[in-house]
Amino acid sequence: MQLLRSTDPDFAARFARIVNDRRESDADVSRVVGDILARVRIEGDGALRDLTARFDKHDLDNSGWQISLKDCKAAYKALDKDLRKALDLAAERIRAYHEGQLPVDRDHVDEAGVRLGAKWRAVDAAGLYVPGGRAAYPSSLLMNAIPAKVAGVERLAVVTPTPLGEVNPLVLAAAHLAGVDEVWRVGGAQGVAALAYGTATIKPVDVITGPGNAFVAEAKRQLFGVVGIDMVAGPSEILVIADNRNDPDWIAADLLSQAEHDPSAQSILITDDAAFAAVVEDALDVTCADLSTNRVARESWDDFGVIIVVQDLAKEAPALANRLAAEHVEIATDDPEAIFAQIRHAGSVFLGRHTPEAVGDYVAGPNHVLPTGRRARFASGLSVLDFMKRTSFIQLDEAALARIGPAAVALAHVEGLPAHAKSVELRLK
Ligand SMILES: NC(=O)c1ccc[n+]([C@@H]2O[C@H](COP(=O)([O-])OP(=O)(O)OC[C@H]3O[C@@H](n4cnc5c(N)ncnc54)[C@H](O)[C@@H]3O)[C@@H](O)[C@H]2O)c1
Ligand SMILES: N[C@H](CO)Cc1c[nH]c[nH+]1
Ligand SMILES: [Zn+2]
Repeated sequence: MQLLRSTDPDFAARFARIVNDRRESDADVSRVVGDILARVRIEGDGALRDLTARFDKHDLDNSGWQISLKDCKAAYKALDKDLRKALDLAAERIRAYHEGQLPVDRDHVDEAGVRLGAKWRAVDAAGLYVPGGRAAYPSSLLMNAIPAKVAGVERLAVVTPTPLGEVNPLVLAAAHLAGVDEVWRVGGAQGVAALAYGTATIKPVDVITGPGNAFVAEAKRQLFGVVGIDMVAGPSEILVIADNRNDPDWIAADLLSQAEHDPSAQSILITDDAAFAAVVEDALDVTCADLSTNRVARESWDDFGVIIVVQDLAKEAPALANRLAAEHVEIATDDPEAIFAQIRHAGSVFLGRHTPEAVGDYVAGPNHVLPTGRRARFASGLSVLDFMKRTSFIQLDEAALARIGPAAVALAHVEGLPAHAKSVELRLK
């Protein structure tokens, strides 16, 4: 963990190093992923069989390539009552929030008499990546599949790794609840490649969405263009902005909640009290030791954890947060709005002392698939729009063409494109 004070003479340089440390664009990860994508494109199912045996330690021909919808339904029915209620609540709240994102078509006639508009249509097939290497992610299944359903996508194909061939019943139950069409037991970069290129067994899709580790995120990044993607959602990040009126145990737990996802996750605390920072650090050590995820969380905190002590939270924290453009930003102060108003770049913001980020991971409603690696500067969380595209349309009658056609003719001539000019001119006569 690194401790920085904004008054230190070398603060600007050290903070810049943290900002510029693009952990997900690691050259080794990029090369490994490039090789995996090439293998799947050339060898298809053979590469999936081989890479699944290597990384997930099971033989797809024995364990089965696909999980049946019947098994998904059975898993949902067999759920413990309270767990089923929790999953149902999460699904309802996610659906309600995403229904509000459905776009409206445009169709109007302007003052020149030209009919203009745009129609939104869903993609035909979506590939949903549900992580499963270190933990199982039924919540990510819901976060991917529900917006796709709301958008009206016809075919929803899930890929998810099943380490040692073991499936997580809650992931299957979530697949049933969300109404996905296919669940494939392949993960990692090879799972993403299978969805993009297609193989003899897995049909290709039009858009791939979902979160994953550095290999999954890099695979999506490299395949953008072959397929559409939502954005690059890699190892989790949290930035907590907290004054000293917080319970240090709460803040320590918040920092650990994202550290426990992945050794390359990143948790950062900005506070205006050095003594409070020290107490949080101690609390984090104590809490971390008791977690079943201790090893991963410890590694993440030791390697990527940061505490920044500033003089004035409201004045300094927003600028630092905007440079970090973190996936999650928690503002644990009495007046979070004062800081929130100045936050320009963040995947999702959690306001006040009673809004732990983890509530957004599961049940709040907005999507938890969010841009990482400072990509919140230009990208947003997964939404219904990621499963849709817009087709514009234009309609003119003779009078409307007479109004605006001559300008098109003039522009076509100066571009040196006479056939363009002619196709308009002929109609003007
Ligand atoms: N940004 C978001 O919105 C968001 C949301 C949820 C989870 N996450 C992140 O998703 C990730 C889940 O990671 P996970 O590992 O548990 O599951 P995962 O499914 O993302 O990755 C597991 C797969 O990674 C591949 N892999 C592992 N080591 C490899 C190597 N050395 N070379 C090539 N491939 C390798 C394997 O194929 C394995 O099956 C975490 O980083 C978590 O923080 C992000
Ligand atoms: N925090 C993750 C996004 O970075 C999402 C998640 C799913 N389950 C638990 N957490
Ligand atoms: Zn989480």
